[in-house]
Amino acid sequence: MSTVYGRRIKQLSRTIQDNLGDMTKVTEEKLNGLKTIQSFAQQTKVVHEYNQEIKKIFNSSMLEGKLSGIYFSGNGFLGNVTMIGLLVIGTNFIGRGDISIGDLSSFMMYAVYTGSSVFGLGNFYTELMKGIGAAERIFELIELKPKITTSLGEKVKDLTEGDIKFSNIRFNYPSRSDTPVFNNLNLGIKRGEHVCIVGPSGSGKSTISQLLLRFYDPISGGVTVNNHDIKDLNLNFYRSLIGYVQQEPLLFSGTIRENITFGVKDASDEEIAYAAKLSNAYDFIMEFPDGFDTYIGPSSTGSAQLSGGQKQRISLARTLIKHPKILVLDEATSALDSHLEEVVMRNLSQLSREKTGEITILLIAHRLSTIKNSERIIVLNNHGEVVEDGYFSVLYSDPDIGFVFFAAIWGVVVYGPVTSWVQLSHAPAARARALAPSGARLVPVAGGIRITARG
Ligand SMILES: Nc1ncnc2c1ncn2[C@@H]1O[C@H](COP(=O)(O)OP(=O)(O)OP(=O)(O)O)[C@@H](O)[C@H]1O
Repeated sequence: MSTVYGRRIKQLSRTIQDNLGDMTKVTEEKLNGLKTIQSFAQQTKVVHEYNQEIKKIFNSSMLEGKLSGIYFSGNGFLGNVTMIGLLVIGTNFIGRGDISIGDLSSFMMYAVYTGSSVFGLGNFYTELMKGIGAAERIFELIELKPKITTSLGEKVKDLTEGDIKFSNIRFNYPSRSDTPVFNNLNLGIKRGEHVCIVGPSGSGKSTISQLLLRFYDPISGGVTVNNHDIKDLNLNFYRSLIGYVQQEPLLFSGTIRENITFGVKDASDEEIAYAAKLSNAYDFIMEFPDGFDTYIGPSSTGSAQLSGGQKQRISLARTLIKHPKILVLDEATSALDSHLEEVVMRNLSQLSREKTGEITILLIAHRLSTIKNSERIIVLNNHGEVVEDGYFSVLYSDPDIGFVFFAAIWGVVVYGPVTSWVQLSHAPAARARALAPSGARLVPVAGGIRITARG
């Protein structure tokens, strides 16, 4: 009986911990999305969802309370009934002259002590089971071994003195094992190249950067840098050589200076200013009365006191100050207007020229203004296959390839409320179809194919 009760209490304690975890998750998510919730006027729905989570905790705690109540009151009742029984039997014995009053009194004293100790043990058992239930989850988490370890492996000195290669990559995300992103991706990026990857949304552009940073391992095939398989490298060391900027920059609460120097120790004012100028952030920072010491709120709650484009530029400066050997920008300037973006892209091209062979730049982009400053363009299609790969000037001027190239660019550029069409002359229909985004209409016309899409 006690074992069954103990098992149930342990189970409930675990459920309460799980429910608490769910509630924390919901709270964090909803607080972070406060503005979105308000903009959709969905506060009532969200409060209801939150209440549901609270109710789950309430119900399991209530059940635990009831079980404990039944167990303890049952124990207490049994103890008292036993004492009364003993008194009745003892009084009978005294009446018959079998024992004295002193004998009964001392027996009762021993019985009370023993009974309360056993009762105390039951209490201890209950608390122990509750503790085990709650701790089980924690031990499970502690025992989890990451598939990718960051501190083991080689620290290869000449790592960035060679090319980057993606060889025969087959990959799907762990949560979508039936949806492959790449079936056989082969891609080489030469040391010091300035490459741009374009392609329709969902074609796997960002996944290439995730694989390069080894956030995931491919199912088969491998990524090598200067012929070193990145699986053999010390990840912390390897990642310290890479500068990675995402579309959604995460700034930390603190000053602009603290944010820019996040990844470096002892950066001088000149270095900070240089990085800010490269990312075209210097001018707007200097317009603030406190300059680099301007405080910005936490961006995790969406309240950083900066615009999206300003956040992106600070995030870029934070990466550039590290002097990365490989710079990966995943739509990192998408929030800038085309003029500001053009300046940033020109600065990066100049940096690439000044540091010939010392910095490899990999851009992921949608806009022509970002793309045209790159030397080499790689175009992916919807199936994660490389369908065009060449130098911008060649792709741009070749009537055959240029045409398909434009189709690809068009496919990824036309997103917004624009109704657009591109007329392709000399483009083989199969290639145009491979590159056109889903939902587009391909209409054969004299001299080529016309692609139309409604925004
Ligand atoms: N964390 C993830 N878990 C599961 N699937 C994912 C994950 N991230 C991306 N995917 C899927 O992988 C595919 C490729 O995504 P990826 O982000 O690389 O595309 P993309 O070309 O960068 O798209 P976009 O231009 O819209 O940013 C998509 O089908 C996407 O749904």
